[in-house]
Amino acid sequence: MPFIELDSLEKVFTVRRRAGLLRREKREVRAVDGITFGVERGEMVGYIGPNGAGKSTTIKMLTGILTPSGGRLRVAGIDPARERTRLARRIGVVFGQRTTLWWDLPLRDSYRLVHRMYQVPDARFRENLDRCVELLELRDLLDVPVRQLSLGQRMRGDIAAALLHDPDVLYLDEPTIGLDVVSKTRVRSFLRELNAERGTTVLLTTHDLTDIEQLCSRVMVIDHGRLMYDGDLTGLHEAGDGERLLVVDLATAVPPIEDVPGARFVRAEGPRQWLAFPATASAAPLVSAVAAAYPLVDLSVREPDIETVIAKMYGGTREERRESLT
Ligand SMILES: Nc1ncnc2c1ncn2[C@@H]1O[C@H](COP(=O)(O)OP(=O)(O)OP(=O)(O)O)[C@@H](O)[C@H]1O
Repeated sequence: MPFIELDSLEKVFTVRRRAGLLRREKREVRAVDGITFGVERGEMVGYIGPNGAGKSTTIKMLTGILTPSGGRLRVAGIDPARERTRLARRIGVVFGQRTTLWWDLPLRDSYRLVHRMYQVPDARFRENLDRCVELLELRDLLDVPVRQLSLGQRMRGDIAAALLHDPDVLYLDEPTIGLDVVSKTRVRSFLRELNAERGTTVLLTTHDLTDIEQLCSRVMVIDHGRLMYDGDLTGLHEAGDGERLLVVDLATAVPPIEDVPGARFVRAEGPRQWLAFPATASAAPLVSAVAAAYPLVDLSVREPDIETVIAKMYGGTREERRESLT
C-alpha cells in the first residue's frame, strides 16, 4: 500500500455570493474534484498547477486541517481528518507564505517549544537540531527574534522547526518563493540531503520549475481540481512542447547569435542574449557551441514558468481553457 494514498478525493466548498440587492445565491466550488494517486515512502514529488487549481486544499486535507467531502485518504495508514493529532507526529509542514515560528521569540525558543509540544526525546532533539543548524547554516541566527530574520533566513528556520520531531512526511508549500538564488540553492540542497539520508517523503508545491527539476523525479499537475499529468519532468515538457531559455552574457555586444544549431535567437540587450531551445534537450551542447564561437562570460538557463507549460499542454491560454470548461 502506498505511504500516501488518495482515492477519488473531493473537496467541495459552498460559497454565497450576492445576486442582486437582497438575494444571495449559493454556489459550489469543486476545489478538489476526484483525485487519485499514491506516493511511495521516500519519494519526492512535485505537486503543481496554476493559481486556484486546488493544491493548497489537497495539502490541507493531507494534514487533517480540512475534512474531505468525498473519497478516501490515508497518510502512513492514518485517516488525517479523524486522527489529526496522531498524524501530526508523523508529518512536518512548511508554508512559504506564512511562518509557524513565534514571531517575537528567538529561533532557539521556538525550537524549545516544538521540543516540548511533540515530546521529542532529548538526545534525539539535540541531534536533529544540531544537524539542521549545521546544514541550514542557522548557528548565528539562533538568538535572533524571528521578526528580525530575512525571508530566506526565516524559511530555513521554518524548515528546521518542521523537522525536529523526525517526521516521515514533509509537505512544502512554495518553500523557495521570494528567496534569492543563494537561499534557494541552500534550501534545495538541504532537502536533497534530507531525502537521501533519512528517506523522508516530500510533497512539494511550487511555481518554480527549477525546484522540480532539481528535487523531484516525479511531478503531478493539477488543474480545476483534477489530476492532469503524473510522470517525470521530461514527459511534462514533451506534453507541453515547451522551450527553455539560455541566457548568455558576452564580453562585448555582438550581432544576434543565429548560427548555433538547436537554438533560436530570441532577443539581445547589449552584451546579453536570450536563446530558446527545446525544453527536453540538454543545454550542454549549446553552451559549448556558444563558448567556442563567442566571448562567453556567464550564463544561466531559465525554465519556462508552470503556467506556460500547462497552457501549452492543453492548448490555448488558461483563460481560453477556462471559458471552454464553463
Ligand atoms: N475556504 C474556502 N472557501 C471557499 N472556496 C475556497 C476555499 N479555499 C479554497 N477555495 C477555492 O478552491 C479553489 C482551489 O483553491 P486552492 O487554494 O486549493 O488552490 P491552489 O492551487 O493552492 O492555488 P494557489 O496557487 O493560488 O495557492 C479556488 O477556486 C479557491 O477559490
